[in-house]
Amino acid sequence: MSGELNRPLAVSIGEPAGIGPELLLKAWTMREECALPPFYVLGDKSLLEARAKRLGLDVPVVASGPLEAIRDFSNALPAVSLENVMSDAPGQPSADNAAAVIEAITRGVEDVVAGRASALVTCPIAKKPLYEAGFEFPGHTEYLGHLAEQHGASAPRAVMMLAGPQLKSVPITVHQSLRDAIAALTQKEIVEVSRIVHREMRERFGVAQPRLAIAGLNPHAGEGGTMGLEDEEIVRPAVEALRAEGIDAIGPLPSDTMFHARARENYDVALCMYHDQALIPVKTLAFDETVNVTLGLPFIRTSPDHGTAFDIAAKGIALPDSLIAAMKLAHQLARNTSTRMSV
Ligand SMILES: NC(=O)c1ccc[n+]([C@@H]2O[C@H](COP(=O)([O-])OP(=O)(O)OC[C@H]3O[C@@H](n4cnc5c(N)ncnc54)[C@H](O)[C@@H]3O)[C@@H](O)[C@H]2O)c1
Ligand SMILES: N[C@H](C(=O)O)[C@H](O)COP(=O)(O)O
Repeated sequence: MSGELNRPLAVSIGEPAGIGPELLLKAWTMREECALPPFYVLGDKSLLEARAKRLGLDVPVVASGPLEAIRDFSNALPAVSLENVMSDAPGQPSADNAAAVIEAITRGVEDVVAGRASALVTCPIAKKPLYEAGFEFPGHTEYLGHLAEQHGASAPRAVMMLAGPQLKSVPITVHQSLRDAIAALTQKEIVEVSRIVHREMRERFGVAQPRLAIAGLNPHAGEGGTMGLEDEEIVRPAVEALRAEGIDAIGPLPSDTMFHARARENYDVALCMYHDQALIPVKTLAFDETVNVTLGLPFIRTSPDHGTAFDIAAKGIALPDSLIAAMKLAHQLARNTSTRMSV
């Protein structure tokens, strides 16, 4: 199925104490100049109204539903209410909001899987208050993998990609301490994630022959085994296995020199061994335009690349650019590919 133009985007409100509500209000005011697809917010209408009032933003919010959102969107910000409540306390995250924060994500996936929405866009969550409330997943990415499985997908593998205008970058290990990430790194992991990235670069991003650049783990990619053995024992065999399958992969590349402009001309996506190796270059190159995309799932999810920014919550200075880029990319990917699961 293609051409998801007759469905809105579902957007989860994220952490209410952060900048998510402000960004949603601002994005709605910019809907025409940015040619945004219609979207609705899974989140509390009164909280959005209270945030608009605090910020002096003239944004009418209307109680809506996925099926009414396209009709409502031109005149007001459509909000689909949650069963759980959230409090309006900018800069003060609380585990008391966790049930509502999680419900928004869960309901968004339900809407996309049922075909009521074309794709899911998530506003940032703060992990710590969710963990305090018993949330068992490190972040959205892992939780979305779990939800896909609950909805019938067979062994889904959620892969994080940060997609910016100059760089696409994927961490093989994600929300782990550096010590745990190194211990978890295997040839199998690198190969499995790379296969998903290769497939989705073709199917979702329309790159006919994706070129993958695989980063080394250690300084100088191990300097021939003198600065750590992982590059020769884990990364290089993974690259060779990928090449044997016909995937255009190079590496292990020294990660200090693979992200400069000329080096980036040689590949379409970088695969990195740990979270910050992947995310530092892409966020540094384009913090305001980069989008977090989840690959490997039978539905599309995007998110801004930044977090909850408690330091500027409700101050009126948060930039909606990355959220807007996330909405546009979700819409584009939904038009390119089927997002409905057969369950
Ligand atoms: N997609 C997500 O859910 C997601 C992504 C990243 C971080 N987080 C979470 O966010 C929380 C805070 O993380 P952090 O402080 O490392 O990163 P952050 O991105 O929230 O903030 C880093 C800096 O960038 C600024 N900033 C962020 N977004 C901005 C925007 N739209 N406009 C202007 N300035 C902006 C902040 O004010 C801060 O100075 C953590 O709990 C983290 O887990 C969530
Ligand atoms: N690792 C992400 C980042 O630093 O930008 C962030 O934690 C969001 O991850 P999820 O999309 O899995 O919540």
